[in-house]
Amino acid sequence: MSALRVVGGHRLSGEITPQGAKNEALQILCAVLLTEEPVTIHNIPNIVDVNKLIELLGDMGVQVERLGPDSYRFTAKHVNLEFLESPEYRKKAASLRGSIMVLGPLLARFGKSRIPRPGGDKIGRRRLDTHFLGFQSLGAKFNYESDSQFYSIDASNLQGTYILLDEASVTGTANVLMAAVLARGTTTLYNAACEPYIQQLSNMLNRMGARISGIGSNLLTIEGVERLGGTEHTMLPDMIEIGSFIGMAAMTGSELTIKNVRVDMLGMIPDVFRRLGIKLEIRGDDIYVPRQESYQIESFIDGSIMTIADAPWPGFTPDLLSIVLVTAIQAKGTVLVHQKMFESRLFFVDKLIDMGAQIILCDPHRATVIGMDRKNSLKGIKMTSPDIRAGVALLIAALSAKGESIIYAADQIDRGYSHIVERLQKLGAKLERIESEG
Ligand SMILES: CC(=O)N[C@H]1[C@@H](OP(=O)(O)OP(=O)(O)OC[C@H]2O[C@@H](n3ccc(=O)[nH]c3=O)[C@H](O)[C@@H]2O)O[C@H](CO)[C@@H](O)[C@@H]1O
Ligand SMILES: C=C(OP(=O)(O)O)C(=O)O
Repeated sequence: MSALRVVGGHRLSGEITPQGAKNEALQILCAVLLTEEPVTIHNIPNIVDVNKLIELLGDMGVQVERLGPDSYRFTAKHVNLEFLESPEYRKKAASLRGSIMVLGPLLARFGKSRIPRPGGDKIGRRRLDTHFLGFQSLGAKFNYESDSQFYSIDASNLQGTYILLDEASVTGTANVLMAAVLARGTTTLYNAACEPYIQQLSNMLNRMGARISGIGSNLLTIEGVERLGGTEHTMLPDMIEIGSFIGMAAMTGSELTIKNVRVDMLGMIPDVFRRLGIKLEIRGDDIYVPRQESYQIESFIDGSIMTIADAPWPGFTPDLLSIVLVTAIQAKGTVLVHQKMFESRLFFVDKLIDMGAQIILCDPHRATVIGMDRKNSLKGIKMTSPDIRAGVALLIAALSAKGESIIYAADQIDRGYSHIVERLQKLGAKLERIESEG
C-alpha cells in the first residue's frame, strides 16, 4: 500500500492538463466488445481502474495493442466466454465498478453474460436494479446465483421495447443502451442518464453503425441494427479532475490554468464553483483561476444560506461534492452541502474536523461548512482516504494545511487520478509517495 506525505502551506502555480475522463473510459472500453472490427481509442487515462479493465478485456481474448502513451487499438474478434467462468474473472471483475458494463455488450453480441458483484467506491448502497430490469425488458432472463454471488443474464434474441428506467443510472443507461443497439426493432429509453459520458458513448456507437437519437436528452430512441463495425474515438477531458483542480487552486490560494477543458461539456460545474466565490475566467478552452486571498460564498436571491446539492445530469455531479465541501472550508460564509445520491460519502468530514475545519455533519447526507476565510489554517494530520473523491478532497486539505500530513490508502486516489504526485509537484506542491503498511 502506498501513502502520500504532504507538506502543506505552499502555493501552486502554472498550467495543468486534465487526463481523459475515467467514467467515460470505462463505458467506451466495454463498447469495444460489440464488434469484431478494430476500435481505436485516444486520450485513455493511465489510471488503476482503467488499466484493470483493459487487462480484463485482454483476458477475455480481446486483442489489445498500445499505439502510444494514451492510445490503444482493441479488436474483439475472438471473445473467450469460458473465461467468465474462471476464478480469475471473479477476482478481476469484482475489483472495479466499471466492469459491470461488459454485461450489455456481451449479452447483445453473444446472448449471455455473467458478472460478480462489482467493486468501486464504498459510498453507500449501490444497487444495480436499473441494469437488470432494463435487460429483462429487452427479453433477457436474469439470475442471481446466491452461492457464487454472480449475476447472470441470457437471451437468445433481444427485442426492442419501451423502457422507463428505474432511475437515471449512469452505468445502467450505458449497459442497457449497449444491449439495445443490437436488439431487434426499436427501443425507447426514458429517464436515461445524459451525462457527457453517455453522450460520448452514444456518438461512438453511432459511428460504429448504431442508430441512436435523442443524444443529450433523457429520451433515447435506438433502432436496432444487425451488426456494428470499428471506429475511432477520443475521450473528453475528465470533468471531475477539472473541478478538483479548481478547488485545489482556491484552497491553496494559487493561480492555476487548467488547459483544454472542453468548456462546452462542463455543464454547471464552473458556475457551482463561482457560487463559492471563486473567480474563474474562461480563456478560449482553458479555465484560469486567479490567486484569491478571499472568496465569498454567495447566498440565494432571497438571502438564505447557499445549498449545493447533486442531481442527475445536467444537475451537479455527486463526484464533485466532496471537492466543493473541502473548498468551502477557507471560503467566507456558509454553505450546506447536500449529497442526495450516496449515503456514506460525507463521513470523511471527521478528518477535516480533526484538521480544524468548521463543519457540522447534520446527517449522513448533509454537512454545513462554516468558512474560515483563512483566519485559521488547517493543521496537517495522519488520515486514511476512504474513497476516490474524498481522497482528493483530503489531499486538497493537506496541501492547504500548516505542517505535514500523511494520507494512507493513496491507491484510492490512483484509481482515478493519473500520476497525481508528479503532476502536482510540477505545480510546486510539496508531496511525495511513501510506502505504508496495511
Ligand atoms: C463508473 C462510473 O461511471 N461511476 C459513476 C456512476 O456510478 P453508477 O452508475 O454506479 O451510479 P448510478 O448513476 O447508478 O447511481 C448513483 C447513486 O445515485 C442514486 N440515484 C441515481 C439516479 C437517480 O435519478 N437518483 C438517485 O438517487 C442511485 O440510487 C445510486 O445510489 O454514476 C455515479 C452518479 O453520477 C457516479 O458517482 C460514479 O462515479
Ligand atoms: C464513485 C466513483 O467511482 P466508481 O463508480 O468507479 O466507484 C467516482 O468516480 O467518483
